[in-house]
Amino acid sequence: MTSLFDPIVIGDIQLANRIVMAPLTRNRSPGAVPNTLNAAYYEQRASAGLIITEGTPITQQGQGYADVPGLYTPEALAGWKQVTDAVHRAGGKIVTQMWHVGRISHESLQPNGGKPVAPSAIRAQSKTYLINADGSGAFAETSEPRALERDELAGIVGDYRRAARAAIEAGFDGIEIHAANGYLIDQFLRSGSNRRTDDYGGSIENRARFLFEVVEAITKEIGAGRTAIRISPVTPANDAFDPDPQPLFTHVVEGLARYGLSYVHVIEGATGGPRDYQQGDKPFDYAALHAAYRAAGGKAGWMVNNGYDRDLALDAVSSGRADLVAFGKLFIANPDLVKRLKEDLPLNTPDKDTFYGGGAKGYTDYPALENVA
Ligand SMILES: C=C(C(=O)O)c1ccccc1
Repeated sequence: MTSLFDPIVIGDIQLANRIVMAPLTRNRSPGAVPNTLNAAYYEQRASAGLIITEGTPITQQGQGYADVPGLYTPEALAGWKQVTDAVHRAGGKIVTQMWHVGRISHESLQPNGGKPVAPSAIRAQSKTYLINADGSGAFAETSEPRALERDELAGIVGDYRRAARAAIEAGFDGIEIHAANGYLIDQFLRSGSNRRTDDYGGSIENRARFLFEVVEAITKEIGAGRTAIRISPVTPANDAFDPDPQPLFTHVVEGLARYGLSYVHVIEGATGGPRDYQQGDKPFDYAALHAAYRAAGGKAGWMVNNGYDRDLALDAVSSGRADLVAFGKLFIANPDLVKRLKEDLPLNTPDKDTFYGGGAKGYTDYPALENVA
């Protein structure tokens, strides 16, 4: 029987185990440049089968939060090389989560102080994170977006392609397309944020068009075996909403099955919230989604996330419901989470007050067991 601790090959990437560090925004990269503290943080967690970095904007237009690292300047790419070298020296594997926030941004972060972009000019009831003049961080209301012109979309697809190539050149083992949590690609998918009347809006096929253009461009650029994607069928994060997610995301995974992707990453329930959260009039059927992907010929690793503990994770893999399990908060507080799960040892408790912004406190100072007297 397959175990959470068994090795696995996902596309072109070989992993020592099936325990994944989920993407975690930490707002500790001033100037959008990864630094030595970031390298130490990821190196500490290199025993994960796979590290997925925090969301990493593909351009300044795709940046929605202060002090998150980018993938679009030479300085940032040099900073990421420090990180990937450190993780590889420690024997780990690491992919970067490629992010365009769409409307979940603030004019002060946008090129020339312009409006954030979105499928439609519908403001999200959500917040983003800014750094004040005195250096303190605070969440602020997102700005009113403008609707993207149809002829702008090819340019953004090109931004994803270029960023994917840059990520591989910076030493990443692959990339994860951020198509979840109410950001740009998810804004196109969900009818609550996509009221377009052109061929990128209306039907499920039209609303998924942008997602598949991004997948097509990236897989052609770096290969499908190094390409992955994250989706969140029912999350309300960032004001995401669709009244009928099952057919929408069945269409998405059946389309993804055409590509030999590395993995498909599914957030079950509300991101960071209840696993049984639902949108629409019936509970979402994650087993049916997985089955639809396999029935369509999909062979990628099936990664699940949100609120998993040791027992739930062991069962998910041993039952075949999932191939990999991604842990977020537990990896924040336990750099040696793999050892602790394997030996069923006590876990450090995450400190919510230091999740976002700041320095080493609550970031690189959580003790690993061998460091505990
Ligand atoms: C990248 C994020 C996501 O995917 O929700 C994020 C951003 C800000 C705070 C928490 C999470």
